[in-house]
Amino acid sequence: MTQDEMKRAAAAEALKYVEDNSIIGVGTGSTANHFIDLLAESRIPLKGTVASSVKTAERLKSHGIKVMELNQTGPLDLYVDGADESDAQLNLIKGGGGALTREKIVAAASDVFVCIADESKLVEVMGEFPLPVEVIPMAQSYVAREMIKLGGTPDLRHGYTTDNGNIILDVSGLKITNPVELESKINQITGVVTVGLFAARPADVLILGTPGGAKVVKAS
Ligand SMILES: O=C[C@H](O)[C@H](O)[C@H](O)COP(=O)(O)O
Repeated sequence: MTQDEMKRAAAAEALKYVEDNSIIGVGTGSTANHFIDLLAESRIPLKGTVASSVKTAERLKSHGIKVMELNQTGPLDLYVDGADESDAQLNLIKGGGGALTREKIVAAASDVFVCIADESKLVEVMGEFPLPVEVIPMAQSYVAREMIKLGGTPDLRHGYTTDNGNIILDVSGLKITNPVELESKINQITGVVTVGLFAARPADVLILGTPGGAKVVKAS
């Protein structure tokens, strides 16, 4: 099975969590794209969806799936999204596709967060994948210096602007042994909009695509 087929297998398994006539949040990225396509094929009746990015909203609409504003919906029943890394407690690094801020908002507003990924995303200690941090543009240098103090090496994502008009610093070299503490520390740096660590609100379920099919992982 290719990595892409494993992503699709995880996305297919996530359909089991979608209830008829619910409102669900939909994430961003190649794995979430498989979920969107399979959701459309499934013809599960929905009240609507909330998208975590402009790209996701466009893909949902291209399938004729209703997209709503989060301010119109109240709490969401379910959020389905991919990740760049997960540890065994289902803390995540997200934001490789730049959608971390809206993803974190939609995840926070959802009752259940199902994360879908291929098996390579499950790691012992997070940090091999550079941690994305969305930053207000004028704070770029200040936040970069603060990241160095935390032991990281920040790199500007060149030529990239988020859906919210901000920049992204990708911070490498961090060994994330205490994700809750690090998320809180980075959140407190002035100029940081969002850090792509999802530890205060980790996933509830992780579905991993493996060569043998989809495997459901609960936090250990
Ligand atoms: O901003 C993007 C998201 O956090 C994605 O969920 C993450 O980058 C994983 O993407 P993919 O499913 O393409 O591996």
